[in-house]
This record gives sequence, C-alpha cells and structure tokens, in this order.
Amino acid sequence: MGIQIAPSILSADFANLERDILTVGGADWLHVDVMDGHFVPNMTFGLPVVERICEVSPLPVDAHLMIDDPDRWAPRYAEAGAASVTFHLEAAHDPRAIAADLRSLGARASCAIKPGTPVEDVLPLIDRLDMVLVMTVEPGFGGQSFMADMMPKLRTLRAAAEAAGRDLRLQTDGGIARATVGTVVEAGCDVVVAGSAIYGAEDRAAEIAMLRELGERVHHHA
Ligand SMILES: O=C(CO)[C@H](O)[C@H](O)COP(=O)(O)O
Ligand SMILES: [Fe+2]
Repeated sequence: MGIQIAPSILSADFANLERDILTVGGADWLHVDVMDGHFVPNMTFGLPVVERICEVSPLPVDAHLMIDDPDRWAPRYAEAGAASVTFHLEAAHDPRAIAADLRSLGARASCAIKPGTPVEDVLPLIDRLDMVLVMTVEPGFGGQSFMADMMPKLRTLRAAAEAAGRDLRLQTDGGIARATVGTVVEAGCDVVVAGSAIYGAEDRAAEIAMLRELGERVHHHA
C-alpha cells in the first residue's frame, strides 16, 4: 500500500470552495477541518457546509472534527457523507461508542490526539479504529511549524498496530511540506495532510505529485 495525500481546505478560498476543491482532484482524500470555537480557538463551518462539500467533492471526504461533544456530532458527519470521520480523544466521552457508531454508518472511524496528549491514551482503542491522527501542530490554524518531536508517537502506534496485526492508517496533520513529508512517512505515517503547502503552491496538482513522490521514496525503504 502506498501513502495517501489529503489536502486540507482550511487553506482554500472559502468564497470559492467548489473551485478550490476541484483543483486537488489528484489527491486521495479531501481533508475538511471543522472547528467550533470551543475545542479550538478558531471557527470554520459545520454540518450544512460539510454536507455540500461531500456532494461536490470528487474525492472522499476526511472530516477532522475539532469540536466539543463528538459523541453527539461525529455520527452526523458520517450521515452527511464523510467517508472518514476523525474525532479528538480529548473531547470524547466514550470513544469506543463513537467509533462503533461511525462504522455502523459506513464511515471509517478515526481518532486524533493533540501534541500534549500521550500516545498511550489512544493505544487501547486501536482495535476499534481505522485510523489515528497524530497532530504535528496545536490544532486550530493552518501554516504553523511542524513538531518533529511527535514522531515517537507514530513509531509507537506503527509497532502496536503491527503487533496486533491491525491494518491501521496513521495520519499526520500540521506543518507538512516537501521538507517534512519524508520525516512523517519514515516514522510510520501513511496519510499525509497538507494545507498551506498545497493550497499555497502555484501548481497544486504538481505539489500533490511532489509530496507523494517524496513520501513514497521513503515509504518503500521504511
Ligand atoms: O487541522 C488543521 C489545523 O488544526 C489543518 O488540517 C492543518 O492546519 C493543515 O494546515 P497546514 O498544512 O498549513 O499546517
Ligand atoms: Fe486537520
């Protein structure tokens, strides 16, 4: 299996979302950041907008929910059409129940941890999850610097998934660009989110291809 690229529309032009969604069609997922102004100090959009994004996107939608009360809201994003739904462990009351709800709605279940959250907190859940997101910035904003000190979390998760015989995807989000994609893939990441690196590029399709190539080079040797 190769690596997957997930452009984050946080760095798109929100007045021209459909146009900007269509410029990243060569990727694998469309990464959609939902922020509620409570769990993170920033707001984006909610269910009605994500529902329309799912209708116009040629790529499967990877919803990253930076919101309080995912127990209540995460299943709604699966119903809205997201193929993968990531909730934050720090906000979840019953993460196992959320994961089960998402899967029963036909979505992939994914759990994210913030930089300050130990990887040990998510390890007991990996048999219920399709993906774990290791944040490589504090969630809330695009364009921040990559935190290389999160790489041990990826190594621990990759080893635990292998030991359990689990086909677990590992995603990283925040500060990923040409200079850092090899670092995350080498540590075990196979789903790479990039916002400013892709949307800030003059040729977005070429940037996606470049990130994929740089990641694959490391992936095959890892
Ligand atoms: O979840 C996020 C921020 O909380 C975004 O997905 C992330 O910001 C991507 O942007 P960049 O690649 O510019 O760091
Ligand atoms: Fe994100």
